[in-house]
Amino acid sequence: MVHPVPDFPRPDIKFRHVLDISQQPGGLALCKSLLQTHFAALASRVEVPLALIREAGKLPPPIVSVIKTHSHMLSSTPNDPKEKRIEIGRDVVPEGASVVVVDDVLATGETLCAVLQLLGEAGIGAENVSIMVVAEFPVHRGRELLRLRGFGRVNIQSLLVFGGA
Ligand SMILES: O=P(O)(O)OC[C@H]1O[C@H](OP(=O)(O)OP(=O)(O)O)[C@H](O)[C@@H]1O
Ligand SMILES: Nc1ncnc2[nH]cnc12
Repeated sequence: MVHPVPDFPRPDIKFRHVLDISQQPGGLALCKSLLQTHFAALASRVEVPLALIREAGKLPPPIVSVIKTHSHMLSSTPNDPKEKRIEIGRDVVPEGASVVVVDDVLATGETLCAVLQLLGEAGIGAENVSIMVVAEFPVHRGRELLRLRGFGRVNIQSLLVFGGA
C-alpha cells in the first residue's frame, strides 16, 4: 500500500509515500481501524475532542507556540527555514487530560519533541501523552532524540517500520 518513489525529494532517497495510504480506497479506514487496535480512545471513532497542532499563523489566538527544528529529509528547497513554530489553541486540551498524539511519520523525532514540548507548555505533562505514528524510519533515530530530550518514557507505537536503525 506504501509505494516507494526513487530519488525524491533528492537523489538517493527512496521516498515512501505514506500519506498516499489515505488516497487509496479503504486506506484511511484501514489506518483508523489499525490505530484503534492500539488505542481504544481515538478521537474520530469515539468522539473525544480532536485538538489540532498547526504551523504558526494558522490558528486564531489564544495559542501556545514553540519552535520546531524541521527534519532534514523532506526540506526540499535550500531556502526552507531551519526552524518553524508549531501552535495549539491554549485551552483546547484541559489540564491533566490524557492525550493521544497521531502523526503520519516518525523520522528524526524533531516534530514529536516539539509536540511534547508544546503540550507541556499547554499544561499536559509527557506522562499523560501516548504517541501513534503510521510509519517510522528508524534510520533517523527519532526514538533516540526523544530519549535525549527527556521523553524516553513516552509510549510510541508505529503501524509500519521501514528499514533498520
Ligand atoms: O520525525 P521528523 O524528522 O520530525 O519527521 C516527521 C515529520 O515530517 C513530516 O512533516 P513535515 O514535512 O511538515 O516536517 P518537516 O518540516 O519537519 O520536514 C511528517 O508529517 C512528520 O510530522
Ligand atoms: N524514506 C522516507 N520516505 C518518506 N518519509 C520519510 N521521512 C524520513 N525518511 C522518509
